[in-house]
Amino acid sequence: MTHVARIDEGARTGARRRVDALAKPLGALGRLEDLAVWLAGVQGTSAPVPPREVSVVVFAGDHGVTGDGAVSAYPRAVTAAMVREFLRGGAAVNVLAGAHGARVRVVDLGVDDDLTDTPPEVRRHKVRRGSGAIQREDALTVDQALAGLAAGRAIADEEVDAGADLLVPGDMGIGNTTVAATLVGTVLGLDADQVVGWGTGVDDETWRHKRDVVAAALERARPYADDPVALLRSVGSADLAAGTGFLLRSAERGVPVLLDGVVSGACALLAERSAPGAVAWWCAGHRSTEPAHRAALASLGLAPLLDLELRLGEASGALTALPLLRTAALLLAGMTTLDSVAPPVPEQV
Ligand SMILES: O=C(O)c1ccc[n+]([C@@H]2O[C@H](COP(=O)([O-])O)[C@@H](O)[C@H]2O)c1
Ligand SMILES: Cc1cc2nc[nH]c2cc1C
Repeated sequence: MTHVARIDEGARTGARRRVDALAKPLGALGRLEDLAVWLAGVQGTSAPVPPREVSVVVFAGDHGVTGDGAVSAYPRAVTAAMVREFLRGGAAVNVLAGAHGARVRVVDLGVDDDLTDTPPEVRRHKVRRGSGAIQREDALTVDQALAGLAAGRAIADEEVDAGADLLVPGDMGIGNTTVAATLVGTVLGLDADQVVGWGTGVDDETWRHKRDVVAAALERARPYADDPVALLRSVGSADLAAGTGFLLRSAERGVPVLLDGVVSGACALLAERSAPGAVAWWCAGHRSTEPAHRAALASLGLAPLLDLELRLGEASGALTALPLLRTAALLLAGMTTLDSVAPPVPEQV
């Protein structure tokens, strides 16, 4: 059972009042105004501060769905190679985190490589190597799905206990857009054509195969549409289970999250289904080119901050949006009020 923390409605009301009183026409800062009010609600103060301790967690795993004919433009071995690169510091997530003052943690939940050359910390939460081929078999056992969820919760706790005031989930895993599309399609009752995208940039023939794979996986998953744990077992993966647990724990601990692309969108959909109201703690950093991401955000009622046609994952969209969140807080804190600079607006006749 997840007990979702309450958003501070008083803080939201106070922030909205302050936003409306600032030295600008009413509503002129557009969605930055809503963002400042959201921050107030999740920080529990009508005077929110820019998030300072931003913790990015990249959940990594491989997917058995890549085994029977390509569903991705890249081979499975890229997952482990990118995990090593995240640790070396040359990936997009490293550059963006460095630019915007965020800490990056990489966690292997299911990479198909023992990664024994990486620090034990990276492998501490490993559930298994790879996952089942979801078009014909379960991705995980129930115990593995539960272990992934528990790992995500534990990781959120570790980050929050270390002082994080904003959590950012990222993902790395060749084939994971096939899994995310299947989860979103199942939960929302959509067909494969409506959720399958181009992922890393597949060609048309690979797209058609990917669509058939998702259609078969959707068939297997339909009976579990209302059961997030069974969904993760049948068509999920350990890394997506961990992403889901991470989001559930954020809502329990009352710590805000800046979501990234289609994988964190799929996890958010599952987490919201298992803990209605949790979505109040999450902000959509961006919308990727994946149709399943669009569908997930629409269903969650989340308007993305950015729509830059990104399709990288690894928290890159969320981190690109991070300065907007800080900007919103700075405007609210730093601007003076209209009544201090101008006489009261005359009554309209
Ligand atoms: O974030 C997204 O929406 C997104 C869209 C397309 C691709 N990706 C990334 O690319 C990988 C999955 O793509 P694919 O084609 O192998 O399923 C995985 O590592 C994701 O992080 C991510
Ligand atoms: C190179 C590469 C980097 C990535 N980062 C996240 N997903 C990725 C997929 C590929 C293929």
